[in-house]
Amino acid sequence: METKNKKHVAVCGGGLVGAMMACYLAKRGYKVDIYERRSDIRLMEVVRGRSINLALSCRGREALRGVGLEDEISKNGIPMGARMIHDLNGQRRPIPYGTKDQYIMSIDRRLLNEALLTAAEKYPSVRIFFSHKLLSCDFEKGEAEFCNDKGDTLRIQVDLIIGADGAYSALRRQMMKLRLFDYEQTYIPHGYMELNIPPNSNNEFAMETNYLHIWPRNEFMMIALPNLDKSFTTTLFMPFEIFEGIDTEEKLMKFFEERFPDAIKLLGAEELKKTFFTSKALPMVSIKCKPYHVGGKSVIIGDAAHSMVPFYGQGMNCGLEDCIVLNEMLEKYNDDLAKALPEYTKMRHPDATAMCDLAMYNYIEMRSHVNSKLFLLRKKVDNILHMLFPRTWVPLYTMVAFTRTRYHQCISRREWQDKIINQGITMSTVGGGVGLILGAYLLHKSGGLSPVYDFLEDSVNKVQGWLKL
Ligand SMILES: Cc1cc2nc3c(=O)[nH]c(=O)nc-3n(C[C@H](O)[C@H](O)[C@H](O)COP(=O)(O)OP(=O)(O)OC[C@H]3O[C@@H](n4cnc5c(N)ncnc54)[C@H](O)[C@@H]3O)c2cc1C
Ligand SMILES: Cc1cnn(-c2ccc(OCc3ccccc3)c(C(=O)O)c2)c1-c1ccc(Cl)c(F)c1
Repeated sequence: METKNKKHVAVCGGGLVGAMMACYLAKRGYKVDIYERRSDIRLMEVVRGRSINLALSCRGREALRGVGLEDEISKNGIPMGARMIHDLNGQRRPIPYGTKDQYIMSIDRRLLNEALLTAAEKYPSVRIFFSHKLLSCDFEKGEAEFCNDKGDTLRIQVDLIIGADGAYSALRRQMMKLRLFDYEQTYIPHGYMELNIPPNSNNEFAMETNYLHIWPRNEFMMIALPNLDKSFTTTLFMPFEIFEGIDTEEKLMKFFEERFPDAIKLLGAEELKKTFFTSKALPMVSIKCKPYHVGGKSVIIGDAAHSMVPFYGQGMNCGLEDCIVLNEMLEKYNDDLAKALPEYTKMRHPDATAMCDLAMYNYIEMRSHVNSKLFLLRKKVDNILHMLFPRTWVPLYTMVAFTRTRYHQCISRREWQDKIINQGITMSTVGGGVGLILGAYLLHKSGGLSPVYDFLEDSVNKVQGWLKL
């Protein structure tokens, strides 16, 4: 593609979204210079960072497809066709995501980032400047200033400055100086820590492979995603104050024996102790801002524009989908940035903020209401209703992870579904008054809630059996 009449773009940030956007722009014939603060991760022994693996779903896969990378990335991904719910007594229950072609993929973050950088670099019009950190920019002049690892500064002038520099974006900080720029951020009281479930003594996966393993314990949650080396990257989410309160090995073991007894053997007690006391629980922040653009001169994408808590596994998928949408706007307005960028904000802001809200909603929902029994029940009811009314009842997670339904439309459908459920519950409450009295009787007789759940779950299982779910 000729680059003579095309734009010269600086992409700040060579992470997942910046490298992906560089591919889309190079495909359009743009001259693209990526400025990445870190050194080339492809040359590094160890890459420190956030999650080691990530769940890739439909939106991210479609972005990869758009630059011809889906097959290459998918062949190194591990499909997860169901959640595997671990309950307190160590029982594991699978709940399929849907049909056999509805699966999310566990992808190695470093592998994905390296593949995207290498793909971008293959375009003759792309250059990557590693160890170059964005310091400031002048939106009017289209100028940006970087410093390299020797402390030298570099000033450039381009047609477009794209900020793909993550949740703590320097480019967004520059935008925050401008009038009419809205910004909000929320740190949640939970932190996360990554643990590791190694292969078993036969060098096989220690748990069922093609599953997203979830230990829902209300305010404590843990998940595990499989890796190609037959380990599972396991993420423990819990309040910082609980992390800080576990300051001895005895307290750590007591905590796991009470909350995640089946995980002790999988993690290995000694390895668990070693990792727990040599790692730091990391923060999670939700960031929303508007607009994403400055005139026809600059735009922010990915976590720089919308950072979300990771309780829906959509942050990267959303950022990669940003690249599809921005590319569509450039196509629609024939690369007229003064038109394409404002339209990008108009199109993308409602969806990205909806996903931030949904991720936060899910965090609050799971933290307060969701233990393994309720997780199972809700997902089974979802699957039964979808089986019965496939076109009207699409589980929210299905819409988010397995379709490109605009995120804000997923939310409006959820509200409609909640209304239906609540009306259903209201109606059945009239008839179900008897059920309540029966439930209270069961409670009284058994002294516990579980018979009611078991009764509910048995009924749901029976319906599932009839529907061959
Ligand atoms: C625990 C956890 C689990 C997650 N799990 C999932 C998941 O399962 N699925 C999912 O879709 N998402 C997940 N996410 C979210 C996902 O990690 C992010 O949404 C994604 O990494 C955003 O990509 P990005 O390129 O916008 O930002 P980043 O990945 O943060 O990349 C930003 C890049 O910019 C560079 N940079 C920063 N500042 C500068 C500067 N001043 N100048 C130049 N370069 C700079 C950085 O070095 C980095 O390379 C998870 C996040 C966390 C924390
Ligand atoms: C990494 C990743 C990829 N997808 N998901 C995910 C998220 C939410 C889900 O359900 C919402 C819900 C469950 C139960 C009740 C209400 C809503 C489901 C599901 O349905 O399987 C899967 C995660 C994830 C990330 C962090 C935690 Cl803590 C977690 F549990 C899972």
